Amino acid sequence: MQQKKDSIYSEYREKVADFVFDKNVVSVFDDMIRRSVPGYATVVAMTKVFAEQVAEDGAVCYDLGCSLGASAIAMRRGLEHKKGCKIIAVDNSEAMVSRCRHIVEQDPSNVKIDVRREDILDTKIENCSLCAVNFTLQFLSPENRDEIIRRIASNTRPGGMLLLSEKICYEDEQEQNFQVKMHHKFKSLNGYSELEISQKRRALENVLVPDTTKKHFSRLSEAGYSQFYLWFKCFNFISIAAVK
Ligand SMILES: Nc1ncnc2c1ncn2[C@@H]1O[C@H](C[S@+](CC[C@H]([NH3+])C(=O)[O-])CC(=O)[O-])[C@@H](O)[C@H]1O
Ligand SMILES: O=C(O)C(=O)Cc1ccccc1
Repeated sequence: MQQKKDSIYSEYREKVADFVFDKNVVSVFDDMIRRSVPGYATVVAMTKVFAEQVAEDGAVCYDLGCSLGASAIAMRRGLEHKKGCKIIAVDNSEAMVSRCRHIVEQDPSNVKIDVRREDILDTKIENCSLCAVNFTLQFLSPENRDEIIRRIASNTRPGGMLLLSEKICYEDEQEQNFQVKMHHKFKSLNGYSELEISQKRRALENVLVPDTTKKHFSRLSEAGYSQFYLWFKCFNFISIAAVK
């Protein structure tokens, strides 16, 4: 995938603007997310396992906030032996979607991936077997988070699944400080300087506002999921598998 190294926040900035998924971010995105999100590669790779487990012939699956299509491509691997499945991959960043389409085309497979540029709030979800929302809900407003989870749940087949991966926060201040400190150490050992870490933190301040795990569970319960399991956790990042 991407080879270019992320050095977006390496130079001192007088003012740090809000984080956006523009052309500059897209050009380094794969490197950025791997060096910034502990467990990212594992979470993405496991999408294949969930897809193999829940999808039947003709399944319709979704990757909402697909970025460069990493989760959709992993999902595709899990659908390879089933007949007539398709994946709808959605992102609202034009730069992401155009690069994503190119990457998907370079990955030959009999499983169709339809890459759409739209807001996930406008995506029509129908007859869903598996929906991946990997590190994307965190960028929506609280009301929109409730709305999209409700919409996914009510259009998911019985036995269908939502894979929800997120950066989280903790109610307990001591634990919050500990987990954030470990996340920063992870980034620093992955080659980010203190300046890069602090400038990106400022850029994300008003853009990525994490919920607690408890909040995610209550939202999933209210939306109608009968089971939800924390299947992955590393510092302040989690992934939940929710079954309808
Ligand atoms: N309202 C929205 N509608 C559509 N897209 C959106 C919206 N808000 C944000 N995005 C998109 O959500 C993606 C979040 S990245 C997902 C990684 C991917 N899932 C992966 O498995 O590699 C995670 C991160 O960067 O931390 C970006 O591409 C945004 O353009
Ligand atoms: O870098 C961070 O601190 C994050 O929370 C993860 C991230 C990764 C890629 C884009 C935005 C946020």
